[in-house]
Amino acid sequence: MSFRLQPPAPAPPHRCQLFGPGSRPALFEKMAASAADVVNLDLEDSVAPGDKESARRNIIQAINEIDWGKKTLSVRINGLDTPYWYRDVVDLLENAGDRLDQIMIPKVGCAADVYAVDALVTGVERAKARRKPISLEVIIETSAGIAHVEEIAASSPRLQAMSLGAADFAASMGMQTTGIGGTQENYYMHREGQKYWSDPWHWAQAAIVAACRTHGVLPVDGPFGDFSDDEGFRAQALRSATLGMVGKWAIHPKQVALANEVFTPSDAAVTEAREILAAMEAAKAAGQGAATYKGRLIDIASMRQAEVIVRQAEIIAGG
Ligand SMILES: C[C@@H](C(=O)SCCNC(=O)CCNC(=O)[C@H](O)C(C)(C)COP(=O)(O)OP(=O)(O)OC[C@H]1O[C@@H](n2cnc3c(N)ncnc32)[C@H](O)[C@@H]1OP(=O)(O)O)[C@H](O)C(=O)O
Ligand SMILES: [Mg+2]
Repeated sequence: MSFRLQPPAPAPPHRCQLFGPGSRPALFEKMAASAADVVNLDLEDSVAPGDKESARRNIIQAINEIDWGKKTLSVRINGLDTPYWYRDVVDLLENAGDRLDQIMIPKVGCAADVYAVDALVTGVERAKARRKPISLEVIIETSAGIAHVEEIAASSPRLQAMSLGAADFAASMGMQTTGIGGTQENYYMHREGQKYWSDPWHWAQAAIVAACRTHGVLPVDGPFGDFSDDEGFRAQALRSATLGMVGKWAIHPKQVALANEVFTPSDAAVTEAREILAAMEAAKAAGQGAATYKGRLIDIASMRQAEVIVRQAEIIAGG
């Protein structure tokens, strides 16, 4: 272990972030009643330019009037390259009550982007004497974002989560696809007449997980566009969970249960993790740092792995 310890990530459950356009207020009550841990009301790309102001008003009213239960309530503002973003922040913080938890910044390209929003948030919070500090989440969805992913993860103590936005990421990278996440037809290896599909999102996800885990931020997998493809969603989510991500977006309500299922450790996984911890406690009491569990090696590192799963289960049970 480095002398410089990695800070733990924040603890609220974060298995699923359900998105809905700010211009469709009829969806808000349904989002509040869903089983998603996080709700993202959108002012950015799902809202047409002519609807930006009314969407802002819809969202402020909904934050103040709807019972959001225990959900983390987040609003995605417009990008810093637009004329909308500063008014998004100011209007939200001046008019929405303390129920608002988080602001999501899209298309973050460098730490200074987060600094700018942090400074504006801090100014309005002080001016309005807001009691609850707003946290931030960012989307990595540009070539600049992934190139500067570590400085972004380290950019602000307000930063709580970081997502991969597959669609804008693909566009920014010049990738030949219109798919939003999942298997891409042309991304395969070829051997002896067979195609073996690979995962073009893997390296970006791994970079996000490493940056997030270094700086105590939650790594989250973004959207899977084909909401008719449950197995495709599940496979993508399982890969993300295996890599260390804590949750995934849902862009349709039918994806919520899928995400919750994948990012909740199964009873069998939790039981095995507890058995590994117990077996290692017994080994340590006998003066050994390594032991055998179900015919395989376990050692002190296995305890750390098992603790990850037990901790995830505890966070979800406590949420
Ligand atoms: C890709 C980049 C992104 O920005 S992704 C995030 C932004 N996008 C969104 O927020 C879109 C969210 N989803 C929707 O707007 C809709 O779900 C839809 C347009 C995809 C489909 O809507 P539709 O009404 O046609 O869907 P139905 O199947 O008819 O709905 C069934 C039922 O569910 C209710 N519903 C629909 N959507 C939602 C929702 N988001 N939340 C809650 N409930 C919802 C709907 O009203 C129906 O209800 P019922 O009538 O049965 O009562 C990213 O940045 C990147 O770059 O990658
Ligand atoms: Mg996007």
